[in-house]
Amino acid sequence: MWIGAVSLFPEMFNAVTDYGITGRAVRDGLLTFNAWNPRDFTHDRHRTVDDRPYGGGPGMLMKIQPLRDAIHAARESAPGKACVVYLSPQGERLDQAGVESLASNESLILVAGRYEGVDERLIASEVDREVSLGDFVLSGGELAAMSVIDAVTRLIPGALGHAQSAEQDSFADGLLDCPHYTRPEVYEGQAVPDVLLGGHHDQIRRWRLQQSLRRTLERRPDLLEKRVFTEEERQLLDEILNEPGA
Ligand SMILES: CN(C)c1cccc(CNc2ccc(C(N)=O)cn2)c1
Repeated sequence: MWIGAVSLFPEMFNAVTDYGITGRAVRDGLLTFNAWNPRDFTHDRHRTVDDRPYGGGPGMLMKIQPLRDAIHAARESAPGKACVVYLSPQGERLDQAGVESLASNESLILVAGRYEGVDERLIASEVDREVSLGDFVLSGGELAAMSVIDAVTRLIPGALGHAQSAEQDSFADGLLDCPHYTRPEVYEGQAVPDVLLGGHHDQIRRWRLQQSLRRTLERRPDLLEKRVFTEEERQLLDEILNEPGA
């Protein structure tokens, strides 16, 4: 997969290109990443990338021309037709399904805004999808863009060790993850659930599935509303709902 970023702070992206699963994906050639800095596309002596908003108001906006030229340079470098994504609090809320749809593109160009955002005409003329990670404001779109890079990279075949990708599927099927335990067997008087020590793989699978259902029901019932349950899941849910005090 090819990902480009347009950002005033391109070095920030070293956090994903140089570390962990995303760093390995770059080293293994599964992910190609490049960054373009709008400041390199300015033509004035002061390399101006921002300007005051028409109509007044606090803060500055990113100017159209440096951003546009940086995006076009990224487009020329991208294989195939790139999907241009602008990270902003005004975007469509991103969830795992949205990550999967972003990951289906051959090339992505992630535009990280700074200041109070960008001129609306840049969005209208250059941006394919405006995306928000959640209802909160960051000082720039870079951390949101890096989160997108991490989430889509995990979906590239081979990016996760084989074992992890199997586990990841279970989580990505719309339920919250079950509790996990590792040594010591007893910690401050709290023991690891017996079923996990028994080595009965199907009992462990069922226990984990029921724990995921229970946790999702308790913390995020909204995720269950639109979910189609397997017969087994319905049985496990019924057990939970018929528990004393449920
Ligand atoms: C209006 N405004 C402050 C603004 C407008 C555009 C970009 C930015 C850059 N900051 C971001 C970006 C994304 C997110 C998110 N929730 O995905 C949060 N913050 C800020």
